[in-house]
Amino acid sequence: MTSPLTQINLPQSLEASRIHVLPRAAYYIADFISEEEEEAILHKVETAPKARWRQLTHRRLQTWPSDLIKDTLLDARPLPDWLEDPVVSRILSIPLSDDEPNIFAGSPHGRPNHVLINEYPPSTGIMPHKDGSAYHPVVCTVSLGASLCLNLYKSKEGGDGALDPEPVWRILQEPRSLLITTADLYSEYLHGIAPISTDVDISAQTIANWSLLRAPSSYQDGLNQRQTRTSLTFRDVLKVSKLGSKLGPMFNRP
Ligand SMILES: O=C(O)CCC(=O)C(=O)O
Ligand SMILES: [Fe+2]
Repeated sequence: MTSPLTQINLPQSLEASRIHVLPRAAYYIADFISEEEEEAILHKVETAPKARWRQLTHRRLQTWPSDLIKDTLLDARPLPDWLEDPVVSRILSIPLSDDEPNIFAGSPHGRPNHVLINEYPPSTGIMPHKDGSAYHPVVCTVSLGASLCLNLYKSKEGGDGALDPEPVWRILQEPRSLLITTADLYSEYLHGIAPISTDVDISAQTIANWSLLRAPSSYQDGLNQRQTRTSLTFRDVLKVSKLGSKLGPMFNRP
């Protein structure tokens, strides 16, 4: 997977891909991986051992290298090659700005050590939530297969935990794109995906990353008909179990 048939032109720095209408900070790169790489990763996801999948009511997911227990990554093995390359290596190759290192330079392990893979058939989503304190506050999401809108919400003032039901912003995630959210956007806002079959009212006025999209002309009718979309979220889990690497093969998942 190291030499894509399609040439990928990454931005000189993440700053060039920043979503300016959002609070600090989010970055969107529409063409982060090639179609061949997308296909190869989807094949790996689909052919993973059955025991890798966890089935929720509407959605299923895989965790690599393992689940977290009490906010701790139990399996200290590195990510498999097909998750490291091209995605992690490419993320680490982009400086934050002309004179700053990459987005994981300040994280405990200097790179993502955990990947969550979520599969969303049409009409499925994920409830608004925050990702919490188990992770360094940088989330890198690669989208595969199809587009959908990620909604961002602000918790209501007053601390009663209630949520304003209307999203404050929407980010359209195209297949093969990379979205990075960090800092205030990670800690102060919630994110979710509506369980709908069509994203509506899509336009330059309503989509935060409109100017960074690969194909804004695909949404001239304002609609995005959902198809199955798979996402890979790369994060650095702060705590990694020292035991995990010593427990042996019985403990390790396939
Ligand atoms: O699939 C996505 O883009 C979001 C997934 C997510 O929010 C999560 O796994 O915490
Ligand atoms: Fe999340």
